[in-house]
Amino acid sequence: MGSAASVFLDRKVYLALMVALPILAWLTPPQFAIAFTVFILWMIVSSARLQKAAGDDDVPAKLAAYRRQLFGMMVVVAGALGGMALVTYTKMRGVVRGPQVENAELIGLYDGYRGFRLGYAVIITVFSVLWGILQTKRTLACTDSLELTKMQATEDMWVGSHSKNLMGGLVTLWTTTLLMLSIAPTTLAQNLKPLMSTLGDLRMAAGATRTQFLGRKGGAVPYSELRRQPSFAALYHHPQFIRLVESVAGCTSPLRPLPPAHEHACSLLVYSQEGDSIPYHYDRNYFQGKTFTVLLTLVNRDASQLLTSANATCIWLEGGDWCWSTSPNSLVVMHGESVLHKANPLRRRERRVVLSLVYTTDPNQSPLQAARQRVKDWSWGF
Ligand SMILES: O=C(O)CCC(=O)C(=O)O
Ligand SMILES: [Fe+2]
Repeated sequence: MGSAASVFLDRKVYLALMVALPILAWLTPPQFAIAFTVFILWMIVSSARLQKAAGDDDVPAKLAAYRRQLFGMMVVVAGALGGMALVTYTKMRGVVRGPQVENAELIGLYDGYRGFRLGYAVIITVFSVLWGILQTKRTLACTDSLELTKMQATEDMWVGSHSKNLMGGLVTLWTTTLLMLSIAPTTLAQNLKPLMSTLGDLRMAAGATRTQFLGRKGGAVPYSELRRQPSFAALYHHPQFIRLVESVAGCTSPLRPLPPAHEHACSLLVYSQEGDSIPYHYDRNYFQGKTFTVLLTLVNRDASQLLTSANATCIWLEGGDWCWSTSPNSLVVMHGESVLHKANPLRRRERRVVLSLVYTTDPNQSPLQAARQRVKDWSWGF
């Protein structure tokens, strides 16, 4: 085992990689970190087995150990990729339209990570499959030559080939990760990061007024209370944010925030107890202009803290539910009076906090609209 290449059979290398994992976990969505962890843990276990076989003089036993590891690696990589693809697919279900397509006026969804996740899964799969085919061919050729010349076979030969194989795999994983991170689209979180980071203090969500009315169950913090923390109103009025909403909504006239007297203008929706949800409904328009509901999800986690809650935003379209899991920082822009929509029931130990913003092209109200709005405020406990 004197070969320099055999460093890749050394458990210390994998332990060092384990140290790198928290950084990876911070850089990437959790499912990638899980896939990498499984991959590296498996490498640690299997390289220990391989080291044991390497000390053995029995060449066929070594070859068998080597083949097992090669096969196992393929299974682990395929499993990890399959798992990632499954999570990505589950999150993607129903996300088929963007601002450019037919329902642009009705609903737009901006989630910077969405394209990134899919692109990552596709690129890494293509790279890994191509690399897997190439390396498997090479290593099988090496194995054949070992079988033909059993006695001349040196450990360095197959350890070297195997190490190249593993090293190629790790380099492929890391370079594609870095490549994808460097070309990841500018996300909402990045664009508005300074503002978003000031929204971190969600302590006031704990004081949300809880109500149960016409099937709606959950908590809310009205604008009059939310204004005590200026960052929420700052985001609500931020020109760059409003431009983003206009572009997602496909709105030709400028959108305007509502005057501060409107409690629903900028409020927090707090889904914190099992069953918290809003059944199918249309948002009523209380203004003269065209009005949009904007949902910026701030917190969304399931019981494991790894994935999003069951409290997805769904719309009724073409005879079925179309749901968005709304990961943190995702933005739903909706023409709520023409889109039938709901929020699915929250499960136990889950939590979702949404900043709900209302923009309109004309905030004037008729007396009837003003009266109806007072009834809505009352039903929400505002
Ligand atoms: O929280 C959601 O996803 C939906 C909220 C909603 O529809 C509303 O507040 O009117
Ligand atoms: Fe709604």
